[in-house]
Amino acid sequence: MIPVSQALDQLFSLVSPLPVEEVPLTKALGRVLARPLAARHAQPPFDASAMDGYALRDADAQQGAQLRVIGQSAAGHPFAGSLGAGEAVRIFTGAPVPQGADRVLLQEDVEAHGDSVTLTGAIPQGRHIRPAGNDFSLGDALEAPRILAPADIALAAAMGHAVLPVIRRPDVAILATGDELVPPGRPLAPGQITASNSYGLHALIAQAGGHPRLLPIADDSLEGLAQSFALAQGADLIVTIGGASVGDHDLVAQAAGAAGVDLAFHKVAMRPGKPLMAGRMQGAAMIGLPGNPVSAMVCGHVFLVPVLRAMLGLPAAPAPRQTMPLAEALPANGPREHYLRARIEGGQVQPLPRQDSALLSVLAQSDALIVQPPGAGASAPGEMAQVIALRS
Ligand SMILES: Nc1nc2c(c(=O)[nH]1)N[C@H]1C(S)=C(S)[C@@H](COP(=O)(O)OP(=O)(O)OC[C@H]3O[C@@H](n4cnc5c(N)ncnc54)[C@H](O)[C@@H]3O)O[C@H]1N2
Ligand code: MOO
Repeated sequence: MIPVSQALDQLFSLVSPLPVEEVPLTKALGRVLARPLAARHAQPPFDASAMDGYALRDADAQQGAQLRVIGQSAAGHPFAGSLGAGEAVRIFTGAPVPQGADRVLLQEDVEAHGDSVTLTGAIPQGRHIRPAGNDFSLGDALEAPRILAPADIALAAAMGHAVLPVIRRPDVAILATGDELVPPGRPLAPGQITASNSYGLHALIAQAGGHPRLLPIADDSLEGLAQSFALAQGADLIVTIGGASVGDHDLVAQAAGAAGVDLAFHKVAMRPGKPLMAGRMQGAAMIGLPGNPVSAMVCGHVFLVPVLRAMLGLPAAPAPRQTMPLAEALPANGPREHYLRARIEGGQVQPLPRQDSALLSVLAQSDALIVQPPGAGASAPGEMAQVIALRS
């Protein structure tokens, strides 16, 4: 058994960032920007009015002054000339401020009559002009790598980019194995159970930016597994579920060996998740997850998501942890790092009473994992614990 941190480091060394592809802005949400984007122009590209009103010179900005209106500037239709003493230009929000003008007065603060205006209101401090480059200048960068959020996409568009360079989504083949497994929705014959892990992991992989695909369930035979591994051809990452332990029907390591796997490790000092294995095969990284549903999902959070992030060019780092006071006592831990299903309530973290790694109902009630280091002594209520958030 190797420690969790060592297993994660070995996993990171099995993968590298995937190539870059270009996607239109409308397909960019949640993708990882591969390199910094430089603004193709300043925003705004010209001094722009922030209000509907009149552009004029500072020297003419006197309460009671009467100015001649010599034209107008609307968004998309700039005033071509230049503004002189005693003159004003009718202007609208977003329109270029004419040459010679220093400020914009709101139309509520003037009285218009024919082609002149009287400045009736008090003259305010604000000029109501957004100078060219107020938002960003030519060449300013949207930094990478980053997961593109709606605000990033708006900024990239404003910077003049119609397509964005993003890292290709990792293609992840999910391979569940077990003679007892049937797909959800099918009636159960004696001894059968519903395959659930594939779907939880499918969701987790998609949420992390991967492109998951479910392979047919493999039976507990070397031939069945060999056929499934063949279907995984072309994947960037192959994730198996179940058959990872030591029983007579736990054949994944053997079948992966027959398919040419170069195993980096098998067995990790963690609870749940001990039978985890990883290596490289068929030009892809391979992670063999334990079959117990909560073990598979915990390993998904602790290993799979960080590995997908590294493949997406994001920093290779463990799942983020925070510290939080325990709502109740914890007994001493054994030699494996313990990931306890828990709830965060009132700024404290509450371990759930049942920790069997087969209980998906408990996992669904959890929003956090408490991480108890190997060999940790008992903890009292209020003591600080390390916590991984499960829901964002
Ligand atoms: N003698 C030992 N027995 C076991 C050990 C051990 O060290 N020595 N380790 C235990 C631990 S820890 C775990 S975790 C399990 C996991 O073993 P496997 O990876 O071989 O998993 P399976 O035996 O195939 O399945 C375990 C359990 O999970 C169910 N399962 C499997 N796949 C799915 C799926 N896709 N969806 C839903 N449920 C699934 C399966 O029916 C079993 O009930 O081994 C312990 N044993
Ligand atoms: O470690 Mo197993 O993963 O107990 O459930």
